[in-house]
Amino acid sequence: MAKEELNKLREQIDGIDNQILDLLNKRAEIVIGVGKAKESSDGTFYVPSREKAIYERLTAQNAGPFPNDAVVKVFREIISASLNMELPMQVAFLGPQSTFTHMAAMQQFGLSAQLVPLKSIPAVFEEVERGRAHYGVVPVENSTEGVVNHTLDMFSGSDLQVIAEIMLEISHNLLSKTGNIEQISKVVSHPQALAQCRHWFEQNLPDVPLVDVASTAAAAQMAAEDESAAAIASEAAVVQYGLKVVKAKIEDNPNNFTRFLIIGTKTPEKSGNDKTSIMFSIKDEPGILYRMLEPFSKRQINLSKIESRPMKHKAWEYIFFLDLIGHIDDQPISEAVEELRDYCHFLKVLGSYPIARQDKVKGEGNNG
Ligand SMILES: O=C(O)C(=O)C[C@]1(C(=O)O)C=C[C@@H](O)C=C1
Repeated sequence: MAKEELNKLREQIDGIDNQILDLLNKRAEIVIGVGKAKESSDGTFYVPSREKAIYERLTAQNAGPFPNDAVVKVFREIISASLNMELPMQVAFLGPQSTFTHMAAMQQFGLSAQLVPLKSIPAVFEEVERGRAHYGVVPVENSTEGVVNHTLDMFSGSDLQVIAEIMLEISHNLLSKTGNIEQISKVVSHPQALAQCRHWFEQNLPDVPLVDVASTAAAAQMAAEDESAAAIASEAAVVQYGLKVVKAKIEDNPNNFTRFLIIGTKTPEKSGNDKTSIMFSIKDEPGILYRMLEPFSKRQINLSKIESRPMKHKAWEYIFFLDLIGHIDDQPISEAVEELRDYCHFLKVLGSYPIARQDKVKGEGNNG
């Protein structure tokens, strides 16, 4: 291509960039107005349902060739910066840095939010309860390995609400200092990540011991310090810890999703496509398991998950966790929940929140 022609095209790009910048500033002025309006109303600045509606509208009307996943990424950062102008956001997450929960938090809140890594799930809950962080991000379940018990257990003693969910498709990487599979004498990772790749190790490294460590990031750190150790960790860990990829995509199930919850203090308003999470313990009566689902089936309410956990202080009694499609402000949902309450020792609504988009992110395991 002739140099002149290239210069002309670049001039056109400059012109468009100037227009984009003008529009961003016009948008920012409106956002400042929105921020002021919110200050004088209920003070809820972060609105996940509005953000989701923006992504859905733009990706549906995008005629290309700019790719739809890039539309989401660009607007993620525009919205993140906008929200930060309204109120600088502190978001606690189950750390350390470069773990999968970190990626989920970045994906949801963008790069303008202040993301604070904490050592445990209870610490994330506490940070939000004490008002030191506006929101918290914790893993709750993986499509291969099931629920993260620590997170479900925390809701028993906490008044925090689920205000949004994040669903991410996860791909695991085997990483080491040398990148040489022959030099590996042990593999370290978070137990969930190891479990999600068990079959791959049976087939490819059957004699190498698999060792549990606290997080995939801790595993990457160990691999960086010991050439004979390999870690299952995120792509972000390659750069952060100076590692090489021995093998990418080693997860047994290519449809490997992890679901995260965003916890906060107020239930968001209806988005029109919501999920409600409740927890309860039922009275010990004949036929109760059957009857507890009746309030939902007779109103044709779709249940997307049911989980049970042993009660900590009572042997053989259980707490149930139920996810239903709909918002607690929808009359059939609130009626069904009230009817169920009659069969329960206790029942708590954990929150109603927009159903997540399913995003693909190359990452790691369940603890984040
Ligand atoms: O619409 C709002 O409520 C806004 O505050 C604006 C905006 C945006 O930038 O579009 C920013 C933050 C909210 O979480 C949602 C949307």
